[in-house]
Amino acid sequence: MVEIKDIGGEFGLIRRLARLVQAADDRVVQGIGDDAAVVRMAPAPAPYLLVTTDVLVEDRHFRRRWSTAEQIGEKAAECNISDIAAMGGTPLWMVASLVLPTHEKADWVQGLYRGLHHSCRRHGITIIGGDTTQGATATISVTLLGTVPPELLRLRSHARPGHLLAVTGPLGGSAAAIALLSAGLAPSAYLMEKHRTPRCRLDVSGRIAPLAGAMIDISDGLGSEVHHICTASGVGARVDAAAIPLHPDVRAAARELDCDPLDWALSGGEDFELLFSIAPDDMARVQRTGCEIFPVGHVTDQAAGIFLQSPGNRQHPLPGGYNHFL
Ligand SMILES: Nc1ncnc2c1ncn2[C@@H]1O[C@H](COP(=O)(O)OP(=O)(O)OP(=O)(O)O)[C@@H](O)[C@H]1O
Ligand SMILES: Cc1ncc(C[n+]2csc(CCOP(=O)(O)O)c2C)c(N)n1
Ligand SMILES: [Mg+2]
Repeated sequence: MVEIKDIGGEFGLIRRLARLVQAADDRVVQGIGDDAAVVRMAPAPAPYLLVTTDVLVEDRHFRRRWSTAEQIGEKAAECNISDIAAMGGTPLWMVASLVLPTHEKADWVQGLYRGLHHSCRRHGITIIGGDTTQGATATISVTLLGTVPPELLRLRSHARPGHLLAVTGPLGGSAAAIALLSAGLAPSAYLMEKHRTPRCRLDVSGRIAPLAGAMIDISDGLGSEVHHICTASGVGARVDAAAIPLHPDVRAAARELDCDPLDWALSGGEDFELLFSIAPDDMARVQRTGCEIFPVGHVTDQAAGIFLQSPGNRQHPLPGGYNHFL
C-alpha cells in the first residue's frame, strides 16, 4: 500500500489532491500552490480577495508544557497573518475552529481565544465565526480572509533570473528553542519568544511588496521556501550559507547541542520571516524605507539548479525543509 511518505510527503500529496480537484474558473487568480488563494471578486481596479488557512495540532505544533493557551492562540493567528503578508495583502476577517478533548478546561480554551484576539486586535482583524467540536487531540484551525490591490499581489511564481534573494530577519530561532526544550535544556528568552510568540512581518510586507518579485513566508525553513519559489517560477537559485542571518543565541544553542545552526535555518521552520526576490537596483530602495533586509543569494536559470554555496566555494544541493510524513 502506498503511504504519504512514499509520494513525497505533505507536498507530494498536495500535488495529487490539486490535480484531483482541478477546475476552470477564471475568477481564481491563484488557486492551490501559494501562501493564500487569490480570487477576483469584481472587475479591476477592485482589490483581490485573499484566503488562507493553517491548522495547529497539539504535540505536533505546540505542547501545553512549553506554551500557555494565550501563546498558542496568538501563534495560530500570526502564522495565518504571515501568509497574507507574503501575498502583499492586508488581513481582515478570521474564522476559527476548535477540536477539543471531552474533558478540556474551559479556562484553557478562553486563554486560547484571548491570544487569538490579542493578535487580531493588533492587526485590525475581526473574528467572525468558526466551529467547535469534540475529538481526541486539541486542534485549532484558522482561516483568514484579506485583500490586496492587484498591482501589489506577490506570488511565488514572480522570481526572475538575476533577482537577488533576501529575508527580513534572522532564522532558526524557533527550531533552536525546540531542540533545547526537547533535550531538557532551557532556551534563552530570545529563543523562547521565537518559538512561543513569533511575530508575522506585516510590519514590513507593505514596504517590500511594491518592489519585490516573488514573496513567501518562512514556515517550513529557508530551504523549503527557496525550492517553492524556484518550482513556481521555473528558475534555479544559489543560497550563500555564510549570508544566512543567525542570532547569536542560535549559534550558542548549536554549540551547546553540537549541531549546525544552518540546519535550523534551512529546515527548522516557523520563523515567519519573509523571503523575497528582488531586482538588484530595487534592494537599496527597500532599504531606504528603513526596512532591515538580509540578502541570502540570487536567482539563476532553471538549468543551473538549486544550490547552497558554502565557504570555500563548495556547492551542495539546497536541502528541503519541514515536511510532515517524511
Ligand atoms: N488538503 C489540501 N487541499 C487543498 N489545498 C491544500 C491542501 N493542503 C494544502 N493546500 C494548498 O497547498 C498550498 C501549499 O500549502 P502549505 O500549507 O504548504 O502552505 P503554507 O500555508 O504557506 O505553509 P505552512 O502550512 O507551512 O504555513 C497552499 O495553496 C494550500 O492552500
Ligand atoms: C511540539 C512541536 N514540535 C515541533 C514543532 C515544529 N513544527 C511543527 S509543524 C512545523 C512546520 C510548519 O507546519 P505546517 O506545515 O503544518 O504549518 C514545525 C517547524 C512545534 N512547533 N512543536
Ligand atoms: Mg506560507
